[in-house]
Amino acid sequence: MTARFSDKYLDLNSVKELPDSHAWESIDHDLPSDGAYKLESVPIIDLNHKNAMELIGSACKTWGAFQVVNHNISKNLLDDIESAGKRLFSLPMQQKLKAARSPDGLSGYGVAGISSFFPKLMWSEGFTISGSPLEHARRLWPEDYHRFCYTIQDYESEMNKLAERLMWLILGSLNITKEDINWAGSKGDQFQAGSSAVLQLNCYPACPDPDRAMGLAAHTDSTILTILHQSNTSGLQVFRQDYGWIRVPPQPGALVINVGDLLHILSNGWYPSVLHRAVVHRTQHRLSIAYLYGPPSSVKIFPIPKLVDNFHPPLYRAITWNEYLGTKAKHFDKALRSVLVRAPRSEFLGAK
Ligand SMILES: O=C(O)CCC(=O)C(=O)O
Ligand SMILES: [Fe+2]
Repeated sequence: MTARFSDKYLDLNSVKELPDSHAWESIDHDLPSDGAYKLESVPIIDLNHKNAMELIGSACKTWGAFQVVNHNISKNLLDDIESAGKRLFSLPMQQKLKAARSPDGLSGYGVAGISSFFPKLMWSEGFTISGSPLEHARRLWPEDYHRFCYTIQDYESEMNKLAERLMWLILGSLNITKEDINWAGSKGDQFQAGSSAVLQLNCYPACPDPDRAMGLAAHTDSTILTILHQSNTSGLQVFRQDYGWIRVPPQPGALVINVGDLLHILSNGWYPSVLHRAVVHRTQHRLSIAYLYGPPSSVKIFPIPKLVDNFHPPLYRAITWNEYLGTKAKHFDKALRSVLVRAPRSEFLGAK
């Protein structure tokens, strides 16, 4: 379904009543009772903790997500990227549209990429950066585009280091080392040179009717892992089987890490990608910055051989990041299933 241009680019900050184009039916807003909520949200893991690797492994298996502190990303840089996002989204709509995402493009300003799978629009606006932001930044701030570009560059470079460190901690918790992955190479820098990433800035304006609006609908990320910085307003929720939707409250200075679909494939299903969504607020706006980390574009991702044996045959076929993005764009929440070559573990073990 294609949304009308005027609905798609509605200035959400000036709307006093939720328009029909953005009014969702029957959103499950029930959270587990307070007791259960207090008992559990995703763990907050100190990267300096001596058992950080084990704690991360257990979080990936149980939640597919966790928060990290002592991650070495400076508060200044987190403040800078948040200000850059605010500066961008507070531009007049006419200005933002100068950097609109083209119909077949990935980069630029627009509604959430997954919007086409839903009958209603989401209460959010996004800006996607894949490759250099220079061209778009020039259109947004003809006189002063360098500042934005420098911040993005610094942020992406620091995020790349953290993402790589986290990936090896996560894989390390499955006993996987650099020798076990040919595209990572024992030189280490081979992967660094080719690894790719996309930066997604999300803005969720305050909403006149938050119970009937959806900030970002439930999805899993098509990444190896995602590093999410959220401003100090809650909104992110993760889905836990047997519990339902659980809030991931902002914790000053902490970053949220999501297991993405490609890590799900690499780990042969041991670490499931996390289903998550963002809800909106009546009086507060919210900003999030997602660093979407993936492998070099030519690399085929498949279950790591060390995690495959007679009892654990490979569950997924080999696929590059680009191919997977294409599959996701076509099948959305059925994408991972469409790469499946065997029934998931529990069913498989139960089968004769
Ligand atoms: O805003 C959030 O908390 C979630 C953002 C997100 O899931 C995404 O950009 O993929
Ligand atoms: Fe996401």
